[in-house]
Amino acid sequence: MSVEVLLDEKIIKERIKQLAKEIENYYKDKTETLHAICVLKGSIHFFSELMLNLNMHVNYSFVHVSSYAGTESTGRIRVKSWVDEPLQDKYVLVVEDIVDTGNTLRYILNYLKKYRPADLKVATLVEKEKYQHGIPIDFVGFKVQDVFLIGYGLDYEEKYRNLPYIGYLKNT
Ligand SMILES: O=P(O)(O)OC[C@H]1O[C@H](OP(=O)(O)OP(=O)(O)O)[C@H](O)[C@@H]1O
Ligand SMILES: Nc1nc2[nH]cnc2c(=O)[nH]1
Repeated sequence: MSVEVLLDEKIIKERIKQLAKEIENYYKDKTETLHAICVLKGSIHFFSELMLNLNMHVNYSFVHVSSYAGTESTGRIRVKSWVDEPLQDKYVLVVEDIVDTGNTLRYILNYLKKYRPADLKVATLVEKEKYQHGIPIDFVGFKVQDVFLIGYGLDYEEKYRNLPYIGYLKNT
């Protein structure tokens, strides 16, 4: 197996800089601190790089949810840890690494809405093109073809998260 690079480190970092500008622009008239929620584990690198590029006050929260076995969604979302601060009337940004079937994001948003935030937005580094999941995603880094991705936080059986680029496995 070899890794075929789809998005290299430079392209990823440039796009994240642009996304940070789009996000700053959206929140520019809001006086409240932004509550950014990192969806672990996959979002770790995207979240970190995005936050380092955001020129505004941000409060960090982390949730840990998982639903994949190998390359397939089990359709069952397992919550391993959840936000523990009040989000009512807050400006909340969910930060995902990838939206694929949309199951994970739908689950997270449904729960977060119950906290009655003032505003609830989503940023994802990658969105798979194939699905019509119907969830509005406010800030999208890249739309990609339907191939199982690894790297930059994305794993295959817990490996490859620490690759500095995004790619896919190829039989050689
Ligand atoms: O749109 P979906 O089909 O639901 O897929 C997206 C989710 O899949 C991955 O999480 P995973 O369950 O692999 O957990 P991990 O982040 O800990 O790797 C990824 O980080 C997203 O949260
Ligand atoms: N690693 C990885 N996790 C995912 N979760 C949903 N889609 C993907 C994918 O393409 N790669």
